[in-house]
Order: sequence, then C-alpha cells, then structure tokens
Amino acid sequence: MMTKPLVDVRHLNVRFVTPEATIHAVNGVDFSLAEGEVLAVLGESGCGKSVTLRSLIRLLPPRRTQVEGSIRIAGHDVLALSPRELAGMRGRTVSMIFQEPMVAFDPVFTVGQQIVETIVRHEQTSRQTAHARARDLFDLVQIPSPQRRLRAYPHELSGGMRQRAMIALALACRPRLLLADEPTTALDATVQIQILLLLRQLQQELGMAMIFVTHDIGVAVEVADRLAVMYAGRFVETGLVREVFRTPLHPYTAGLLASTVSRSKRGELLETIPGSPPDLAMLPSGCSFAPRCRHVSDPCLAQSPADVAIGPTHSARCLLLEPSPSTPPT
Ligand SMILES: Nc1ncnc2c1ncn2[C@@H]1O[C@H](COP(=O)(O)OP(=O)(O)OP(=O)(O)O)[C@@H](O)[C@H]1O
Repeated sequence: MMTKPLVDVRHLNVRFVTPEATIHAVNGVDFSLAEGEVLAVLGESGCGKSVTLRSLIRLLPPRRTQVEGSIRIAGHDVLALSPRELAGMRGRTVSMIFQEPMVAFDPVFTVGQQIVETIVRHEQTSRQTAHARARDLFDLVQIPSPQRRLRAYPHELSGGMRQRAMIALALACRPRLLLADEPTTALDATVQIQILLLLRQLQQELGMAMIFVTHDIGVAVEVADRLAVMYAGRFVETGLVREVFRTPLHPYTAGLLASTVSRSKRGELLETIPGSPPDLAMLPSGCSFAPRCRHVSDPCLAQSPADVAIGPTHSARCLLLEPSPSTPPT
C-alpha cells in the first residue's frame, strides 16, 4: 500500500517583483518526502535553495512575492492556511533552523524563557512541565550544565552552544519535519562536524523528516538519504545519495562532484565549473546551464529540458538524456 508523503510540492514557482526586475527564484520545483526521510538540497549560492525552503512555511516577505503551485505538509494545504493556522503548523508540525541562531532567538529573553514560552504556547502545559521539557531538550542536544545554560541570554553562549540551543528550540514541540538552512556553515570545522552528527542522530532517534540546504556536497552526503541538485531555481537532478554520487546524470552535478574530488585530493580546486549561475532576473531561454556546459549543443539553447527518469528514484533535466528525435520508437 502506498503511504501518503509527509511533504508534497508541485509546480512551485516563486517570483520577487521589484521595481527594477522580476526575479525568478524558484521555477517549477516538484518533490515529495516521506516521514523520517532526509533530503539535501545542494547548489551554488543564489540558485533558490533558501527561498524554496522558506516558501514551505511561508517565511517570505509577503509584499512583492508571488508564490504559485501547491505545497502540502502533513495534510495541510500550506498556501491556503490562515495566519492563525499557519502559526499552529509552525513549530508543531514543521520547525526551521538557520545559519545564524540569533535569527531564531530574541536577544532580550533568556534561551530558557524562549523555549518554555514556545512549549506553553503550543501545548498549553504548565510552566513547570515546560521547564522540565526544556531541561530534557538541552540534555538531548548535549548542552552541559543545562540549568545554568537555560538561564543564559543568547549572546552569552558560544557559537556552537547557541546552535545547539536553537536546535532545542526547534525540537521543543516535536515537529515531524525539520527545515535546516545551512545550519553549520558559519561554524568552524570541528564544531560543524559535531552539529552535523548531532542533527543526524536526533533525526534518527526522533524519526523526524528533514530538508537540509547546503552548498557543500560532503555535508549533503553525510546527512541525507536523497539529494536534489538545484540550479537557477530548478531541481536539475534528484536521486538517492549513492545514485547521484556514483552516477551523476546532469553535467552540473558532475561538475560539482569533480570540483569536490579534486579539491580533496590536492587541497585546491582543480576543476571548477567555468562561469557563474545566471541572473535570475534574466534567465536564458532553453537550458539555464547551457552557457556553462561542456556538452552544449544547439538544441540546448532553444529547448528547456524535461525531467527524465532513468530509474524509480533517479532523474535529471538534461537534453542528453532525452531520446533524440531521430531515434525510431521501440
Ligand atoms: N526578499 C527577496 N526579494 C528579492 N529577491 C530575493 C529575496 N529573497 C531572495 N531573493 C533572490 O532570490 C534568489 C535566490 O536566493 P536564495 O537565497 O534562495 O539562494 P540560495 O541558493 O539559498 O543562495 P545562498 O546559498 O547564497 O543562500 C537570489 O537571486 C536572491 O537575491
């Protein structure tokens, strides 16, 4: 029997209409995610990863933002929710963690007060019960001396501790889905690894689904079951981590992998993808990657590639994968 996915996103388009230009940040993204599954969204800066993630809980500035398509999370039709229903869904069903924890915390309250407040607001429990839960959460995210740390203001904690406290806040109401927007990028390498391991362990223990945005392929491989490679607002390749890693289908994915491999072998970036991602206010016609692609041919400049499945879980958008018009049908 097919179970319903926890997340189902269809034809998601997000545009920012500014007086100067219309920015096509997300262009026809489709994906679904099962309970307990981890998807990493991977791509260079400015390709629409954060906007995709934020649109899932409508965390985009409402003015001048146009969102089209459908987003269903745990049975909620997210784009149709009232502000009150949306507030109920955030925290309880879906939570988000950020690169910079100060985004999640209010500097004038202690971290303990903020976690207790979140629990009381969502679950109508007593303060005493909420405080005991906050303590347990600090244990869960491995913060030593939890009682003392709960009484600290956000700025009094170190970067790594603040990140752990934000994860505790995000988990306060036991969400079924955690959205993570480059949560380790700002940390130094050792702390980064500790936080990644913690997130993976928590995700497995709590059976929580997670969507993890990163520009680091090593991080994606470390945390995810599935990968979505994003370029110019589109998912250009999706698949299980090992499939994408072993058999990249899209030239962009192959380029990302090649630059990572050459960097790790020689300590320097030997093979980068030439050029830079297109301006999302002026997307080229045809395939958006064509201007940087070593396999480009004339049709790529005219025709936008469809998503071609080469297996039950692996697909990509590249004309090289489409049967050529001259191939007789079998
Ligand atoms: N509120 C906004 N108004 C106008 N443009 C925006 C807004 N938010 C994002 N954008 C634009 O949307 C595009 C996609 O941004 P997004 O932050 O999703 O990229 P990203 O892939 O997450 O990159 P990074 O890794 O640098 O965060 C960018 O061109 C960005 O400038």
